[in-house]
Amino acid sequence: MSKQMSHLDNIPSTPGKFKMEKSPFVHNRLRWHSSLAKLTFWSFIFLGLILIFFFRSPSSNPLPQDPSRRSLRTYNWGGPAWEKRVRSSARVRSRNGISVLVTGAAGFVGTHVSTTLKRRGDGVLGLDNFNDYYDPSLKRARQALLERSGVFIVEGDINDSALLRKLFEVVAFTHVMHLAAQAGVRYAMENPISYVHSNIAGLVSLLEVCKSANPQPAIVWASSSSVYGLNTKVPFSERDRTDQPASLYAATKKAGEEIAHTYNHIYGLSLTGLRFFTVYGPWGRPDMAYFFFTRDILKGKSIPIFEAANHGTVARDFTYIDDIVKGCLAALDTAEKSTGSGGKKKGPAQLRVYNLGNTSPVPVSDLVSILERLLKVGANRNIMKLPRNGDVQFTHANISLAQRELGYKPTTDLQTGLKKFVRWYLSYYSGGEKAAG
Ligand SMILES: O=C(O)[C@H]1O[C@H](OP(=O)(O)OP(=O)(O)OC[C@H]2O[C@@H](n3ccc(=O)[nH]c3=O)[C@H](O)[C@@H]2O)[C@H](O)[C@@H](O)[C@H]1O
Repeated sequence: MSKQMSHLDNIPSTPGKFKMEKSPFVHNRLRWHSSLAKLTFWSFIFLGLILIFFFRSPSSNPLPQDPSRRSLRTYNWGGPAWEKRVRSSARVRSRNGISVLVTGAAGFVGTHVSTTLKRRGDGVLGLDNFNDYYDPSLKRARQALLERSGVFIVEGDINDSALLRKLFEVVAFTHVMHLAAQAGVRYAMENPISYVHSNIAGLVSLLEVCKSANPQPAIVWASSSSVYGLNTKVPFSERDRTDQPASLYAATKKAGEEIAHTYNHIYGLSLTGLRFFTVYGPWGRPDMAYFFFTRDILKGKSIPIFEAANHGTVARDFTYIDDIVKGCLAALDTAEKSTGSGGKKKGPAQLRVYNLGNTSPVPVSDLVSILERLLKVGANRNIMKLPRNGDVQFTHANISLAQRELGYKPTTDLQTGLKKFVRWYLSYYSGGEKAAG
């Protein structure tokens, strides 16, 4: 028996029990009771610590079924200092300004939209899970850029409802610019679940919180030109059929449009979907062709250029980021208020979908020629048959609806836009150490 044990055993719990200690049986019982009391005491302490941990720092459990690409991460958020940063970032600094929650703020479009909103005096709070679909250091660099312009990015997942609810508790957002998504057409065959997780479950999680918020925000979100799928009628108009998606990515974006209809119908949420057409520009996504073509041309690596059957041209309606940003801001500015409150619809609300394209498709081989001229390096072209992995042969936006209702008017052609991209690319990667993806 240890010294400590005998000492503890001799301490009476109540004065009345002390006398009975002489019987060995009673002595043993007392020891047993004492051990039990200690065990109970420490169990309570342990349980208490667990509870404190959970209540003080709520965290998400992102991507439980998606360990192949992303690490299972938890995000710490909450606390007075954190709330202060959230409030300050979302504070409106101009007359008639809006307060916007931008999801996917460390993404390509998210970064550009956030800085532009902030510059004109709107309140902007970012949300991003910094996943590693592509080089997270690029996302961190965008985050640093945003911080310099006064935009705080909360680290967290759109599937974390507790976090979303907390954000709406701290700030009465007037608008949500929902850009967080699993992008990329071809990657959907590698990691299909990540598309369902972000583009469907994540969207529903966000809309659930928005519908219960009081006031409900108006939501503008990123759909995709890929919803036109196998549609052959050009240019693509919002009235054309979108029930033949060619990739799971497209199918999840199309599902998003239907989900938007539901939340508009049941809860009176004001919802605007923007069908982006192959957006490119500085701070872009390294998984996109113009970006990795640039990298590989500079490295002297061969680049796969897809062509359709019978040497058919593959073309895209490449749209420059600044034009897209103007479209996003116009959508926010023309969005009507949601009509519901606290989860109840009070009347019909706005539901819109717009094409945001450039309206001048360019063959992928021409894109490569422009890059060759700008980089002053010849490309090592590897012409390949368009793989059956979700790519469509061409895209071409009819933008008359966006023109009419949003005043949307793209002004940057591919040559001019790529020039700006290449200038950014060379300066960003000039250190060499950051060689993309
Ligand atoms: O508008 C959209 O909604 C989508 O736009 C973008 O998809 P895409 O238009 O497919 O862009 P991107 O991959 O850059 O391929 C460009 C072209 O290069 C061709 N391409 C591609 C790869 C390759 O190795 N070779 C090739 O020729 C390829 O066949 C294509 O013709 C976004 O990634 C997507 O997230 C979504 O937002």
